[in-house]
Amino acid sequence: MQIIPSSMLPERDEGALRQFLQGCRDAARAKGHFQIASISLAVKHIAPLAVLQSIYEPDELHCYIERASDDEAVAAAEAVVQARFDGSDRFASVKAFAQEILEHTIAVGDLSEAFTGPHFFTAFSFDDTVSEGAAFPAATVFLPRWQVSRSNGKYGAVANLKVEADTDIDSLVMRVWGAYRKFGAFDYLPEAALEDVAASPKVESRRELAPGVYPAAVCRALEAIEAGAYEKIVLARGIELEADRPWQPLDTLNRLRERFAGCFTFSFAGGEARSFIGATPERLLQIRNGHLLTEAIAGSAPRGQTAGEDAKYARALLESEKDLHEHVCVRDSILRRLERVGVQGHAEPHPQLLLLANVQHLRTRIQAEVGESVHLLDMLPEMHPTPAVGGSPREQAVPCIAELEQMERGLYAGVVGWFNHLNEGEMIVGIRSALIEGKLARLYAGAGIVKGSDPDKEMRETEMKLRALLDVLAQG
Ligand SMILES: C=C(O[C@H]1C=CC=C(C(=O)O)[C@@H]1O)C(=O)O
Repeated sequence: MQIIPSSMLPERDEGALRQFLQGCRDAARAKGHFQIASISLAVKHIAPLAVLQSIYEPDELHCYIERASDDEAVAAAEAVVQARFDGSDRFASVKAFAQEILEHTIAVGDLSEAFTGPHFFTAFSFDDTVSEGAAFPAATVFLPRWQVSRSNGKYGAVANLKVEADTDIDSLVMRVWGAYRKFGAFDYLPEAALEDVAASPKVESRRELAPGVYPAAVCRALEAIEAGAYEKIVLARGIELEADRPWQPLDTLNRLRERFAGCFTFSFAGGEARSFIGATPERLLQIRNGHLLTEAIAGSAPRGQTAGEDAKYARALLESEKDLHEHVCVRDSILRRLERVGVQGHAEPHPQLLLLANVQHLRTRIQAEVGESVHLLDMLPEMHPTPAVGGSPREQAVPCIAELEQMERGLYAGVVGWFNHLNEGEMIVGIRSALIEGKLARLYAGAGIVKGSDPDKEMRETEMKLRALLDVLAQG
């Protein structure tokens, strides 16, 4: 990627912008290949979710990720370039696609801040391959036409444009100018939107995606564990809700980020009027400045109604042999898999409590230094799926999941995130999530099964996890 220092494009200098885009067109002509012009600008204030909501188009791709407690949010939409892949080399294919695009990218702006320069947004289903007609492919990646972000009190906007040998530079300048004006003073609530406030959807029906399957699947898994087939397996169930009118996924996200400020609230849309949304507590991988963060989250208990009840559940969780075993299994697997890609992870000595609005978990944070030596996308096939959503040993447990659950997971327990040219990125695990399509919402939740698990308790645990979305979806 070629980087043009910010002084070459002083803010809001139309002449410099035209010159920059003409340079991109010259490069497209000389190389016989389109160029991506990536323009990064600091803006005074921008609210990524509100921007996404006001310019949302159902047939456009988008990705939104926010963790309110970190004061960080990014929204990106409308693909300039995109690709879909299937099969076990899908992570490598996404990496190759992005590298090829970066070879033809010219970036301008002050690229020292977070979320500047071109960022690729991506979603991977739980399984390497998906069935025909699945809601999302096994891998989707796109470079957005626009991206807005908030990070530690700073706000930014990025425009990515495709410049071809015959591109009309004047109309491109007008477009970028229009976008600058729009993002510089964003009109969040135009009159039309105010008139358009619809009543919130009401649930008309609820059905289990695989009726009667879950408790029996847990029993079968316990038998397999007893027989030594594997040590741990995560089994999920799904429910489908039909509403009296189309769901409003972006309104739901607003409520999710309020209720689960410590979680990653996210939405990924593939451009086919469907979105995959949720508020996940689980980070699969973050790399910033060569520093890697990941975590083991496994072992769950309810939240209490009073401080005393809450503490009682917390202590029982911290002392539960079954939950500690489930947890250690995840932690050790992550450490082993990092080692396989040459990364030495350092885990906190003891699991800590992670308190969410509806449930509490055991969490162990893991850190490592990676430098530039290993590409984030080369780590994903090792890291995904961790035994927090798959099982252990992976090779024995994961192939049994689909047959036991009798449903397709799709993006549930898959990976959603972004990465950039600096080998930085954030990948989160798509749990506590729902697939939204018109009036239908499919919600998923799973629980780790180890020796000593009780089918009724696991059923209650999944119900408790489903509540995260159930409670906010239809709330007006
Ligand atoms: C698979 C899910 O949760 C995982 C993450 C945290 C704790 C879990 C547990 O205690 O079972 C699960 O492994 C889900 O919420 O769908």
